[in-house]
Amino acid sequence: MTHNVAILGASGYTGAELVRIIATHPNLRIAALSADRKAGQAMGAVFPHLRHLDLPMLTKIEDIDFGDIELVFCALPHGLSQAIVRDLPRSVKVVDLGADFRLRSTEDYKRWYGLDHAAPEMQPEAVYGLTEFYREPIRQARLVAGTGCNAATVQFALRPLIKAGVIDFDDIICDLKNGISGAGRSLKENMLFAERSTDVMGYSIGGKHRHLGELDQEFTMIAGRKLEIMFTPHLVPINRGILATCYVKGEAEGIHAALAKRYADEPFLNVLPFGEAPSMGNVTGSNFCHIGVIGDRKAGRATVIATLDNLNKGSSGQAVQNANLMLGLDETEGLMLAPVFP
Ligand SMILES: NC(=O)C1=CN([C@@H]2O[C@H](COP(=O)(O)OP(=O)(O)OC[C@H]3O[C@@H](n4cnc5c(N)ncnc54)[C@H](OP(=O)(O)O)[C@@H]3O)[C@@H](O)[C@H]2O)C=CC1
Ligand SMILES: CC(=O)N[C@@H](CCC(=O)OP(=O)(O)O)C(=O)O
Repeated sequence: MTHNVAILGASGYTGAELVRIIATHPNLRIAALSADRKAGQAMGAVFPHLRHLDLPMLTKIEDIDFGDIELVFCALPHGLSQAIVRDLPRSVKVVDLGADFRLRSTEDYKRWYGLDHAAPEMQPEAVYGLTEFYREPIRQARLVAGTGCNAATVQFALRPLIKAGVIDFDDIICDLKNGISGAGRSLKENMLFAERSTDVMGYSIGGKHRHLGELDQEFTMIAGRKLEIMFTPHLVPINRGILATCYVKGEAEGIHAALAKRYADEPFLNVLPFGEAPSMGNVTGSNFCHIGVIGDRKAGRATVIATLDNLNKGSSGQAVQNANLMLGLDETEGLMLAPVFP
């Protein structure tokens, strides 16, 4: 059976990645694509790597007829999708890739994003889109909130360890590297090649990154008490990819066993043999996440490393995985393509 989908924000990085994935999906058909500045252009003109595809023109959102659309992927900037999602027909299912519905409380949203929420009544309805941990609610959901890409990577490394209680909750330090495409395609002066191509810098240091809102929300829920990790992201000169290095206190082999057990049946989450370190380059362009555990020279300490592609498993791949569940399809449909290498 074919399901008609629309992609709002198709002229951005995650929108283009959605099109790339859906192009070979056996059950999804792209019925509409929206853009803002690029409205009126052909997708293949904006993204020549997609020019072989027969796709609808990019139009303004207000020109889309949602009558025959079953599911909308919303790949719009923060703060924009809440009012748009609120006004869509209730018959349309929504996967939002942005941050507007990730936090369950209006106060938390205001604290981390500095905005009053335009659709607070919809916040409780939204299901957090970390597929491997919210699979059953996602199947039933009308609205799924895609996770932050950094937040997904950190959670894949740590959630089973917090749940199993095999690490010290008060001593978790996470250092993360991520690529430039995480900042989106709109021109930003500090993202220019001359400034980024040979530089590395940390940002939102000191517990200020907005993904801590969702990490606090999720980890506190699992731990059953307030849990606030230390977290610093760094921008590195690569196109795509996230690698989170988490320093934890606990017995390293037990930590590896807890992750291996939890992810044994997960098609996209691969726990490497004990002592092996994952590499970002081994997941590029795919919906896979690799996780490694390495013991420390000092007993009782371990390093847990998780890596994924921010534009795929960190956003658009996750979005298609969730859409598959919402539409009653096989979760892996359209997503089993191997990573690009080298
Ligand atoms: N990049 C990433 O790695 C990740 C991104 N996300 C989230 O996904 C969402 C999209 O991100 P990304 O693809 O990187 O963003 P981009 O900046 O690359 O793309 C944004 C898209 O939104 C459109 N748009 C911008 N302003 C408006 C407006 N006022 N009205 C209608 N459409 C508008 C743009 O159209 P046009 O270009 O034509 O103006 C473009 O299609 C964001 O919420 C982001 O936080 C989530 C996880 C990872
Ligand atoms: C390089 C860069 O700026 N990365 C972004 C995260 C990517 C992302 O898109 O996450 P959201 O959906 O929450 O925006 C950051 O760390 O803020």
